[in-house]
Amino acid sequence: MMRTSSIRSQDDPLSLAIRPPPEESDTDRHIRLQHEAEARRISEQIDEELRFEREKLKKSKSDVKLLLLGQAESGKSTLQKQFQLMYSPASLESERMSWRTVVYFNVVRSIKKILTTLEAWDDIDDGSDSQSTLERQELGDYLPPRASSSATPSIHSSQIGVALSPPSPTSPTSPTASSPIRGSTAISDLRRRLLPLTNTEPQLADRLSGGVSVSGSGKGEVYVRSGWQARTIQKGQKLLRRQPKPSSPVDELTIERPGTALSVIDADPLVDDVARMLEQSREDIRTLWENQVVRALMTSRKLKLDEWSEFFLNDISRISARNYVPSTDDILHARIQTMGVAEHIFDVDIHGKTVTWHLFDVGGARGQRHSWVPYFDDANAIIFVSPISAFDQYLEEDPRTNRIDDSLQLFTQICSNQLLKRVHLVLFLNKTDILRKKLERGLSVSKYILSYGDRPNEYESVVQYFRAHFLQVHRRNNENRRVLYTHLTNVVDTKATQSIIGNVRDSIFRGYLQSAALV
Ligand SMILES: Nc1nc2c(ncn2[C@@H]2O[C@H](COP(=O)(O)OP(=O)(O)OP(=O)(O)O)[C@@H](O)[C@H]2O)c(=O)[nH]1
Ligand SMILES: [Mg+2]
Repeated sequence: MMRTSSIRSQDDPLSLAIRPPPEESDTDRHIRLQHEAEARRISEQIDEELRFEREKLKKSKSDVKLLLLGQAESGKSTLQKQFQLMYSPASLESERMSWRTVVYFNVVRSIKKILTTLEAWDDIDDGSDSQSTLERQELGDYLPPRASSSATPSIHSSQIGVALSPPSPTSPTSPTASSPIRGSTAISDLRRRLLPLTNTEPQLADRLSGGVSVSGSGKGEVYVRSGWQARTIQKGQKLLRRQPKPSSPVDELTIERPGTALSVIDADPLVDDVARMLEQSREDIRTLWENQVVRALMTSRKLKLDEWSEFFLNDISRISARNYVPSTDDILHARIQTMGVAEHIFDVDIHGKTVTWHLFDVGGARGQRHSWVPYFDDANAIIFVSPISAFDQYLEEDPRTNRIDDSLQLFTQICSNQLLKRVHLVLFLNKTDILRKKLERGLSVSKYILSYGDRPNEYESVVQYFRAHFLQVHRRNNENRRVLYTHLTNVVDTKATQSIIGNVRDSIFRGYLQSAALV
C-alpha cells in the first residue's frame, strides 16, 4: 500500500528529532527557540559564504592570469614592480621603506665582496713586500682560479655553441707589470673600519628571508617569500617595542614620504643601525670604491660585482644619508631573489572595462622551478624573460651552464609543455642596456658563444643572433601555430617598459577575449 506524505512526515526521523518535547516549560521553550535562531543564523552565514565562494570562483575564472617565467636574475620581479607602478602605485608607495633593507643589504654585500677579493690578494702575497711583489706581476697571476674554471659544461645539451668552460678573463685593459698596487695599508685600515658594517650582512639577510635559507642556490643567495615587505616591517617594529625609547630625538628615524606625515612607523633598530654606520662610513666607502686597485680588478674582470652593485655604490652619498628614502629607481634596481611563487593582483582598465589580473612572479633558480607547474593549468598568458646580456655569465646554481644556453633550454621546455600549448606567449629579450655596455667595453660574444663565429661584435648583430635562436625554438615547438610576441627590453627603464606593458596588455587581452569566445 502506498503511504501518504503526511504519514511519511510523521515517521520522518528529522521531524521527530526537531519536534518540541511534549511537556516543554516556557523557559525551555525560550531557550530552544534561541538555539534554533542561532542555528538558523549560522546556517544562513554558511550559505552566504558558500555563495560568496561560488561567485568568487566564477569571477576569478574570468580574471586574467599571467605568469612571469625565466631564469634567476632575468628581471621578472623588476617587471612585476613595473606592473605595480603602473596599476597599483599606492601599494608600491606603502612598501617603499621596506626596500631600504634590500638596498642596504645589496650595498653591504657589495662592499664585503670587494674587501674579500682584496683580501685574497693579501693572502696570496707573503706580506713581506706586497707592493713591490705586486708591481712585478700581472693582477691575474695573484688571484685564485674561479671555482668553475675546471668544470666541463654539458656541451651535448647545449642549445647554442657555448664555450667549453667560462673563458679565463683577460682584457686589453688588464693592469700590467707597470700597474702599481698602491695603498695596501690604506685598504687594511678601510677593512678594519668597515668591519662593523660588513658584519651586519647576515643579520640583514636574516631580516629579509625571515630565517629561511635555501640550499643549492649557488653563492648563498637570500630569498624572500611573497609578503616579505610587511613581515620585514613587522619584525623590525616588534624589536623596536622591546628596545628602550631613544634618548634623543636625533636617534629617532623620522621620514617624510609623499602624501604622509612625518612617520616613524617603519623604524627598525637593525636597519637604523646600518643607516647610522653607512652615514659614518660614507667617506671610507667612497675611498674604497674609487680605489685604483679595485678599479683595476674590475676592469680586468678579476673582481666581478653584481650588476646592481655599481648602481648603488656610484650613488653612495645619497644612499648613506641618514634620512634616506629609496627612490623608485632604487626599488627597480634592488635585488632580492624570489622564493616559490608570489601572486600580485591588479585591476586593469582596458578600454573602459575593468579586468582583474593575477600576476605570478616565480623564483627562477633551478631549485625553484618545480613550483611553477601548478600554475600552468589555468594560465592565460606567459611573459618569458631572458637576459640577453648574460652571454658571458654562468648559472650560480650550476657554473658549467652558460646562462643564455640555460635560458634557451628553459624556453624550449615552456614552448613544448602540453599544459601551456594554448597560452598566449610573450618573449622579453631583456637587459639590452647591459648588453650594449658590455659590447661597448669590448667584451667578445664569440669568446663565450662559440657558434657566434666571426659575426660583428655589435649590438644589432648580437640581438639579431639571439632573437633568431629563440624564434627557432618557438618554431620547432609550435604545433598550435600560436604567435610569439617578442620585445627588446630594459625593464629598469620605466617609460619604455610601461609603453611595452601597454602593448602586451592589449595583445594578451585580445587573445583572452578570443579564447573566452571559444569556450
Ligand atoms: N640594468 C638592468 N638591470 C636589470 C634589468 N632587468 C633586471 N635588472 C636587474 O637585475 C636584477 C635581477 O632582477 P630580478 O627582477 O630580481 O630577477 P628575477 O628574474 O626576479 O630573479 P629571481 O627572483 O631570482 O628568479 C635586479 O637588480 C634588477 O634591477 C634590465 O633590463 N636592465
Ligand atoms: Mg624575482
